[in-house]
Amino acid sequence: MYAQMRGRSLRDYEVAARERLDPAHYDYFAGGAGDEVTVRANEAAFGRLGLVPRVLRGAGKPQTGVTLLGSRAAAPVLVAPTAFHRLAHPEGERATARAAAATETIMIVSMGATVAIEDVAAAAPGAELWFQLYVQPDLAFTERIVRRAEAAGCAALVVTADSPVMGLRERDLRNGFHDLPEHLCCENLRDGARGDRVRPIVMWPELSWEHLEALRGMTQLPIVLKGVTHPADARLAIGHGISAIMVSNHGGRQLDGVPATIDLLPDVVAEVAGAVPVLLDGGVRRGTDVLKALALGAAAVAVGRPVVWGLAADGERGVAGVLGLLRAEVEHALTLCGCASVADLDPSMVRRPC
Ligand SMILES: Cc1cc2nc3c(=O)[nH]c(=O)nc-3n(C[C@H](O)[C@H](O)[C@H](O)COP(=O)(O)O)c2cc1C
Ligand SMILES: O=C(O)C(=O)c1ccccc1
Repeated sequence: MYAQMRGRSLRDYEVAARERLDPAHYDYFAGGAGDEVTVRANEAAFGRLGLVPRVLRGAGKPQTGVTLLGSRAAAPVLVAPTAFHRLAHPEGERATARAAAATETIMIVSMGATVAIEDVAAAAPGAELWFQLYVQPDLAFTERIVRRAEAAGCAALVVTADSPVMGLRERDLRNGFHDLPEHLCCENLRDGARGDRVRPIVMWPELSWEHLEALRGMTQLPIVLKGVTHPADARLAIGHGISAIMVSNHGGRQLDGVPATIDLLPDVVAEVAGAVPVLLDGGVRRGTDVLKALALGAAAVAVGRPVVWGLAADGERGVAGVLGLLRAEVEHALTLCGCASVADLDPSMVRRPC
């Protein structure tokens, strides 16, 4: 039905996805914790910021590309790690990774992927993959997963810090959605050869900086810490050898009431003071949102739900549509702001209120 789907904006993909998805699965992807105050805040806060363009700078057609931890990307927009892609489309993470490769986008593959990291990498030669990790209390098991991600060619580990327990998602409780259907599972949690048992993902409230040190000793890969919101934690992360910080409130799915990430960003950027790149996710839906985050000091942003909507709407083509649209919007907005590249953005070009 949507074989020829080409959305004009990311919103079109959400509408198409909602028509296609089982309502309980739509709710799982769209929803958040508690009253979903934070889910709404992430998007709304971008709307309250104005962009103040510069003129007559003769900038020409802008370059949108960036390099992050040694990985090249055509645009400063990454695929955020989201679980369960085969709930959205039968090809699942394979389709997402092919679209990421086709659009030269870094994809952060979720530990909760429904395709094993080896199979994601094999399906999308040339894709720049990073691997998201929930550090498991069984550190030997954690190390085995790290080895698999390394062997599959992942260029960085993204450790999620905002999930000492799972957020309370009332839509899922109402819908009785708490597990994948029988034919799907989190393939990265298979311990050992195919056919072995699949462990549940453990959210671990005892996780501390000490375990991050242990992880640091396990691998040479750069480690990105995802889910930092407090500037003091950004400082601690740098002290613990973290290579990049991702300001994230998990798309409002963990602690409800956390402020919008774009409002938290400036204090984190000030504390980090250029020591490591700062990334951001949450509520990015337009190229102009990307410019606002970069002007306020982010090196790049990531998108979660929009990728899932593209996948549900039209598989690989839908994800490529979403990522291509965002890149085109970034390029257009940079031109309108008189910027030759993202390096020309600075905080003087963002004002509140809009
Ligand atoms: C359906 C869904 C699943 C997610 N799964 C994960 C996950 O497995 N690991 C993780 O670190 N974050 C996960 N997240 C959070 C995203 O990485 C990201 O922080 C968030 O989606 C960004 O907000 P956005 O959806 O508004 O772009 C998930 C988010 C969604 C919507
Ligand atoms: O849904 C999520 O937000 C999430 O992070 C997750 C990750 C793995 C399994 C289930 C949920």
